[in-house]
Amino acid sequence: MIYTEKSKANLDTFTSPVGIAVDRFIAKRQSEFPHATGDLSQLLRDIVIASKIISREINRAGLSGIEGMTEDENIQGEPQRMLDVIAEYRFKKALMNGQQVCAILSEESDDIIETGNHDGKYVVAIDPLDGSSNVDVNVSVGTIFSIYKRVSPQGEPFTKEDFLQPGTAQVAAGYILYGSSTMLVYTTGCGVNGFTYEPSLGEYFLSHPNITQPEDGEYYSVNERDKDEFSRDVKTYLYELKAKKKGTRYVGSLVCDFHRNLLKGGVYLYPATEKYTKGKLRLMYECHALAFITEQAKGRATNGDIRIMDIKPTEYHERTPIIVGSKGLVDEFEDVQKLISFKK
Ligand SMILES: O=P(O)(O)OC[C@H]1O[C@](O)(COP(=O)(O)O)[C@@H](O)[C@@H]1O
Ligand SMILES: [Mg+2]
Ligand SMILES: [Mg+2]
Repeated sequence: MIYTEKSKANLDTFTSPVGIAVDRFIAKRQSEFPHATGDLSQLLRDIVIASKIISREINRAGLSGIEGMTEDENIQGEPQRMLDVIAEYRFKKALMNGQQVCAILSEESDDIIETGNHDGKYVVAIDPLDGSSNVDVNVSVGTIFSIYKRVSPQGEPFTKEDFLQPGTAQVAAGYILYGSSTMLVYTTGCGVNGFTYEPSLGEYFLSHPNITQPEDGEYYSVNERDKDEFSRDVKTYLYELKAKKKGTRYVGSLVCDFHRNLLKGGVYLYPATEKYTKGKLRLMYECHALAFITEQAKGRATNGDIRIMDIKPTEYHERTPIIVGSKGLVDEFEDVQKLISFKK
């Protein structure tokens, strides 16, 4: 067991020492809930298994020729990359074999994927490969997932209502970052923990216990390509951030930008633009999950009007504007809005 100064100091604040394997961590957390059945734990393990395979595929993508495009487009009209399809296939297989999930909503499939497990208690919404435009250039990419308890009776086919639930109904959410190291970060509503993958041992170990997002940060992440199209609120807010000498960091992989801001402080924005009148990012398999994580880490997430977690979707692949990150920086956006509406 590796005890750093930090973990020695915080020994009494968290129940699991740095370095505990993710399987043990999941089991320990489950044991803290006397009525837990183990189904959610098993589902989390299924996601962990698939992510290990994808991490290997991504690491050697340049050698195995699985970089590059397919001839297909997804429902968003975006060209599908080989790795988008492979990542979806791996998660689908793992969740089907795991038998905890009755249906899957994926960015890469127009319709809901039925797993055939009618007894499955959960549904999963997943962005199998986030930031896929960065795969070919060896920049970090990710996977984002949200887990909901179904509202329809077990034993029967899933219903639309099983998916169209507000973010507050999530039982767990997380992401995997395939970067200089592969990391899993997730929450089940009791704080946020990060695990680093050790490929030679084939295991994730707790490396970032009880993540808390700093109240403020030095960076903001936004694609300024469309800045002339942003609303007055957003333009004024960006002007304020620049005036305060905040720097920009924009990788173009949401998981990557989000992760940096989660650990170091900062804010990520994808506002509405002329092309994306409702923002580009998808509510159910990008924004709900990251909003749950950021709130559990004391950050905030809004669509500019309401809390992302309170939005109840009406469509599977619906988009939303998003401003997510350090509490102080999101509060500042709302202060700008109040000022503008006051001046009107
Ligand atoms: O190129 P843009 O318009 O800035 O968009 C980049 C954003 O789009 C995304 O790539 C969308 O996600 P996918 O790659 O999963 O489609 C985000 O990861 C990223 O933050
Ligand atoms: Mg994405
Ligand atoms: Mg994607």
